[in-house]
Amino acid sequence: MRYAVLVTGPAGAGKSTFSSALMTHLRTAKRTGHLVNLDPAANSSAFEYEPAIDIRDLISLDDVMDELGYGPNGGLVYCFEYLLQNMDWLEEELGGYDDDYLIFDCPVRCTERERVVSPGQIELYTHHPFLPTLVRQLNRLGLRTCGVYLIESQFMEDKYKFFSGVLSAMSAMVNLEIPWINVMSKMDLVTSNSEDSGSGRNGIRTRKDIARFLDPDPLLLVSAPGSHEAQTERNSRFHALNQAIVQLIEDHPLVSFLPLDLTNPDSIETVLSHIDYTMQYGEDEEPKELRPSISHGDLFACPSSAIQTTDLGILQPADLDEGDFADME
Ligand SMILES: Nc1nc2c(ncn2[C@@H]2O[C@H](COP(=O)(O)OP(=O)(O)OP(=O)(O)O)[C@@H](O)[C@H]2O)c(=O)[nH]1
Ligand SMILES: [Mg+2]
Repeated sequence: MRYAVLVTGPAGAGKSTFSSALMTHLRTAKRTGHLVNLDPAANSSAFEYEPAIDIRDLISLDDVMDELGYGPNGGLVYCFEYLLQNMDWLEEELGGYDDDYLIFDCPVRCTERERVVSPGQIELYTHHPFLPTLVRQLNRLGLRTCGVYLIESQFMEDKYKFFSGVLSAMSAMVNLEIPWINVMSKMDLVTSNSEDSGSGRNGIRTRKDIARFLDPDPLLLVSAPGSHEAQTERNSRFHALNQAIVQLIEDHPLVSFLPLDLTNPDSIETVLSHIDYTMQYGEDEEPKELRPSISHGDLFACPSSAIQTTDLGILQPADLDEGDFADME
């Protein structure tokens, strides 16, 4: 079984940094991971690990812009459509990897100029059929897929920006319909801020404040009654819009974030274990050797008929046959 982790999120959210950190972590844990670059305009120096599969070997954005006269946005869409028409290329590239994690670093924009002009073509995840089609193709090739959507902790500085991030995460989740994990990246910036001054830069002072963002509390959007913000006529429609968003998030609480602090190794481990769990990593593996004894945790996984008590009252596995586990499927 092969596993594909699609790393997505707005421009500059830390997707490439997270992908590299995940690669390092997998290697440290003696597991195999490979980087897949889906950015046809990527700068080679952007990668700490050489991509094992690279869309630039198939098509480059510069060539498309030069030869077909597209701008950066149209050119990026053209490159993706070209990839979808050439899935045999991807199939061949994927051929050599078994039991491995393939980490797809997905782009949102193409050039530095583009980054200045717009905060990122997040529509590629939320509206465009590119990623859903890619996911279907990966599934056809026998890969299990999981989406990881990053937004950066600086989004918490501005509640409106934050909720636009929540809505785009929600939209991408609904668009893709695959197991999904949302991550709040760059948490090292928040903790250092809140710890040294006692009143964080973002108005975030306590863990409880952070918790309201990690498990988004839509009431953060509601202005206090009587406040200047709530009173001005100009803002009344804005409030109505906010109320509608509050209602939407309350009715569909789909999004919550795992905090990611890359300065703490436990943090990436936690995110990886969520990814493993979401994709049921290793569930289909054949046991490599028989274990001499059964552990405490295994007792909970055994059907009760498989357990018997000794005279000393100690639980031991009974003689097991395959039928004992049939009802566990
Ligand atoms: N403090 C801090 N900075 C980070 C972290 N992750 C990424 N950055 C910085 O944020 C910037 C963007 O990181 P990238 O990993 O390139 O973000 P990206 O989402 O791949 O960006 P694009 O591919 O351009 O959309 C870089 O300057 C990183 O050094 C983090 O965990 N903590
Ligand atoms: Mg990147």
